[in-house]
Amino acid sequence: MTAPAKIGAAAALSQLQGWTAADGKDAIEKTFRFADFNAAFGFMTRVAIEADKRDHHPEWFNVYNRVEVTLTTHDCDGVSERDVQLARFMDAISG
Ligand SMILES: C[C@H](O)[C@H](O)[C@H]1CNC2=NC(N)=NC(=O)C2=N1
Repeated sequence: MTAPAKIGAAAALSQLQGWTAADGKDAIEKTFRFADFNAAFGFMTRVAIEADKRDHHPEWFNVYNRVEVTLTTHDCDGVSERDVQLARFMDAISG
């Protein structure tokens, strides 16, 4: 598979809401909060299945009802449309 084009965090953020640029690397971040651990882990499970189908995986950190997500594309060493698409999926199922 060819490497995706790097668009950079700024271009990605202009298409998304609630996401911010990471410090020190070309990546986008968002913290999702849920009612409890069950809801947070349900979100992570749905994202994990979709991410594996897309072969595009998040970096994330979970404590109880909070999920901190970082998206970047290793294949182009920065943010690509793949990150925008996965961010959109997360936003769509997080509400
Ligand atoms: C070999 C495999 O297809 C690649 O390493 C995939 C896997 N998951 C990935 N996930 C992310 N976030 N970026 C990638 O470039 C990436 N590449």
